[in-house]
Formats: sequence, structure tokens, C-alpha cells
Amino acid sequence: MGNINPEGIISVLKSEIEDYENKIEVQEEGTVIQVGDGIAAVHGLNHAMYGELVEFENGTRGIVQNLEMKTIGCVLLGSDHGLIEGSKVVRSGKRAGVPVGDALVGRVVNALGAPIDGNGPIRTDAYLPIEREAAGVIDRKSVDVPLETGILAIDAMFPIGRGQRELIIGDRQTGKTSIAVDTILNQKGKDVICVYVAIGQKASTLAKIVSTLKKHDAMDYSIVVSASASDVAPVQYIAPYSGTAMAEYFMDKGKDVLIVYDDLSKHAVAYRAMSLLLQRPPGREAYPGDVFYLHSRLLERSCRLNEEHGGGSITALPIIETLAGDVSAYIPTNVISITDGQIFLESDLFFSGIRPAVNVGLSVSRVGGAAQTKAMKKVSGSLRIDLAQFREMEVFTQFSSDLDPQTKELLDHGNRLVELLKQPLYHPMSLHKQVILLCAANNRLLMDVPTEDVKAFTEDLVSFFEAKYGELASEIDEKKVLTDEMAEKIVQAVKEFKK
Ligand SMILES: Nc1ncnc2c1ncn2[C@@H]1O[C@H](COP(=O)(O)OP(=O)(O)OP(=O)(O)O)[C@@H](O)[C@H]1O
Repeated sequence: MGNINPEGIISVLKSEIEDYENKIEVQEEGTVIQVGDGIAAVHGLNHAMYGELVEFENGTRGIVQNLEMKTIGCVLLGSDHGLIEGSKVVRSGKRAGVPVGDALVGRVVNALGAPIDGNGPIRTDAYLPIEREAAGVIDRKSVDVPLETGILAIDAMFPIGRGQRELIIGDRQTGKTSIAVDTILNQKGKDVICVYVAIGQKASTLAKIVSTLKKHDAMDYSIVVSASASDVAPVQYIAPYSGTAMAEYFMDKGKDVLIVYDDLSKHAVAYRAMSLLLQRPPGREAYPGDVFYLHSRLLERSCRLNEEHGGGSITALPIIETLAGDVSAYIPTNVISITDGQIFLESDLFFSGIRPAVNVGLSVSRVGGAAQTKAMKKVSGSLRIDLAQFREMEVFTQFSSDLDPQTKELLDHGNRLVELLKQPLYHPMSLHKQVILLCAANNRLLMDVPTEDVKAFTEDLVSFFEAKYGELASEIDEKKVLTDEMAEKIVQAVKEFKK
């Protein structure tokens, strides 16, 4: 007690008094004027900023969304139970953010980053705002590293690069989620962190996805962010931004991240509900005027950073649901124009048994070509053209019986390609398998196999190849190239297997 320094105490007191004004300002308190439907009008928070987190008397948090002359409009991120006219609201002085960090990997969290998987609290100190400006042009690098989906139809024809945004679009129940989940499963051992953001989905659907990820050990490198159909619209609205903040943490550390937004149609609907309740003027289809910006600012955050910024990347796979295959509706066209390509899934193909139901004509990958591996480029060059010619000829020859040998060969080859591209769920293909299959097809080595046996034949072929030419298979996987010599060896191996 004897050696307390009075001057020290005085300086502490002085600084406390000087800071008094600032602290008061942050703790500015307002009162609720009106509350309902997840929206609250608050009076008295004169210095609140757009996007700031506020806390209501009942412990629910909210985000400032509308700044008006006398009041501000807040969206509630939880229940409005117990809130009445006159309830107190305090500012936090912080922009809305979520906890981020390695501790989130393997967990299922809600849109605010709180765990919902019953595995205890998440210990992390890092915190990032949910809204952040995307990296500028100078900080980026072009996309040149492949992100293998393990789905032959996609890797061969619509390759995706790390840092690309590729839309998955199609009607309901056409296998959109399955493509995203398969891609996550295929990232095993490839040093990619995966973030799956579920927006407005049924809790049962999400439970199924989480159990699939667990079963295939994919939760070891994944984070699942969920804002289910029962969550209020504002929570569904922030979920993709929260997921992106979690992904950005890893990108800033130089890692590669894959993020899936399932799906952005429901996200736009949630935003529309929220905007209408905030009394913002409705525009086309009652969406607010800034619905394009809603998705562009989200997807623009996915990119590949240059070496000076660590070289990390975020690859985005947004999903959009269409109605009756109408890709020219408002939200689908918006997102198509934002992304670097789309994978269009078609109900007709799906029901005729062609799964994944990728429509080759309407799908495209605008930047992935530069990222495709040399081996893949070599064997997949003619695939799209062959399939397009086949489709055209198929329609043309539907009713004719005698065909000239050339046309017949084209049809036979096409039928076998279609068979080859069918792929069951949760069976991602390795690079060497994809290369062997396409190599065999390109050299017309499948022509004498009956179409219905192609699948079984190729499975056996690959097992034979792996057993006998294991070294060549791993060389393809590691070096990702295919020399003429290697291709010749594959052809010989197929011939040997046929004998
Ligand atoms: N390649 C495939 N092979 C066999 N079945 C598949 C394949 N892809 C998807 N399916 C099946 O199709 C059904 C729909 O798939 P999925 O849930 O991925 O579609 P979706 O378009 O995401 O549906 P939703 O509109 O409900 O979101 C599932 O039952 C799934 O098992």
C-alpha cells in the first residue's frame, strides 16, 4: 500500500475523464417505437452507422439497415419476444461481424457464427465483419490452378479454377446440391477448406448433408453455416456474408477455400421480404432496386489473391433454382451475369437417367480453361463438339431407319460418351480415371462394347489399369500431364484388357 504513486493515479483519472465523452457516445441508448415481423424502428440512436450491431433489452441483437430523419430501422437477428414500445436499445459501436478461425473447421454454425451442432463452444479470438470490400484489381491474380470437382462432365468440359465463381443452375430436384457436395467430397487431401452455406433450407435437408459430409470424412476440412427456413429473413440475408467472412480468414492466410451458397434464389427472396418490411420501394417482381448489388458484392469477394497478398483464393459455387428451366428470369440472369460461367442442369436429362444432368449446350466456364490440367486438356479437346454433333444428329435421324456408316459411327460414339459421363452420387473420379476413360473413348476403343455395358466395362478397366499400371496412374495424378507415350501406353493397356 505504501508505494502507490499519486501521480500515476491522477493520470489514470485524467484519461478516464477525457475518455468519458467517447464512452458515452458508444453507449448511446435509444428506444423502440415500433416492432414486428423481425423489424424494429428505433428513436434516439442519432449516431448509429449503417450496418452497426445494436443490442435490444431482451438480449436480441440487430443490425442497422435504414437511416431516416428521426428514426432508424433495425433488423432483428433473433426473437422479438419481450420487446415493446419503449424498450431500450444500445449501440455496440461495431459493425456486424462473426467469429472466424481454425476452430470453426468441422463445425456447424448459425449465421452469427454460434455453434448449433451440440459440440460445445467454439474457442477463437478472431472476428471479422460480415461485409467487407472485395480485393482490388491490383491485389488479384488470374485464375490458373484447377479446382477439381471429381465430376467427369464438369472437369472435362467446364473446368473450374481456384478463385472462379461458377454458378450451378437448374430446376428443383435436378441434382444441384449433389454437384456441390460431390465437389466438397473431392477436396479431401487437396488442402482446400470448404464452407457450405445453407440458406432457407429445411433442417432435415441440412442434417442429411452434414451426415454425408461426416460419413466421407469431409467435415475435417469443412464449415457448415446454416440459416434454415425457420429463421427470420434478416438471418437468412446475412448468412452468405457470414460464410464469406469465415472463408476470407483462410484466404488471407494464403489458403484455398471453396464456398457453396445453397441457394441464392432463397437469399434474394429473404432480402425482398426484409426490404419490404423496411418499407423500401419495391421494383421489378417486388425485389428492391439493389438486388443486383446484393449478389454482386457477395460474389466479387471470391477471387484469387496475388503472391504479395499470400496467394490465397476463394472459389464460389452459388446455386440458383429456376422455374420450368427459365434462365431468363430476373434473379437467374443477374447471377449469370455476375459469375464466370454456369453449369445448367436440366430436368429432362435428369429424368431420362442422365445424371449429373448437365446441359452441354447451355453450360459454360469462362475462365477455367486456363486452369485445366494439361492431361485433361489433351483428352477432352473434342468432347464438347462430339456431344453437340451427336445431339444434333440424334434429333435429325430420329425417324429414319437406314443410316450411312459415318452417321452410325457418330451416333454410336455419342451414345457411349453419354454413358461415360453418367456418374453416381458421392463417387468423385480421380484425374487418372478421367484421363483413362476419355483416352479410351477418343481412340474409339469402346465402340465394340454394347452401350448398356459401357459403365461396367470402364469400371473394370480402371481397376485393371490401377492394379497393373499403378505407376503410370500415379504419374498422371502427380504431374498432371499426358505425353504421347503415356497415351499410347493407355491405349495398349485397354487393348490388353479387352483380350
Ligand atoms: N448423379 C446422381 N446420380 C443419382 N442420383 C442423383 C444424382 N444427383 C442427384 N441425385 C438424386 O437426385 C435428387 C435431387 O438431388 P439434389 O437434392 O442434389 O437436387 P437439388 O436440385 O439440389 O434439389 P432441391 O431443389 O431440393 O435443392 C436426390 O435424391 C439425389 O439423390
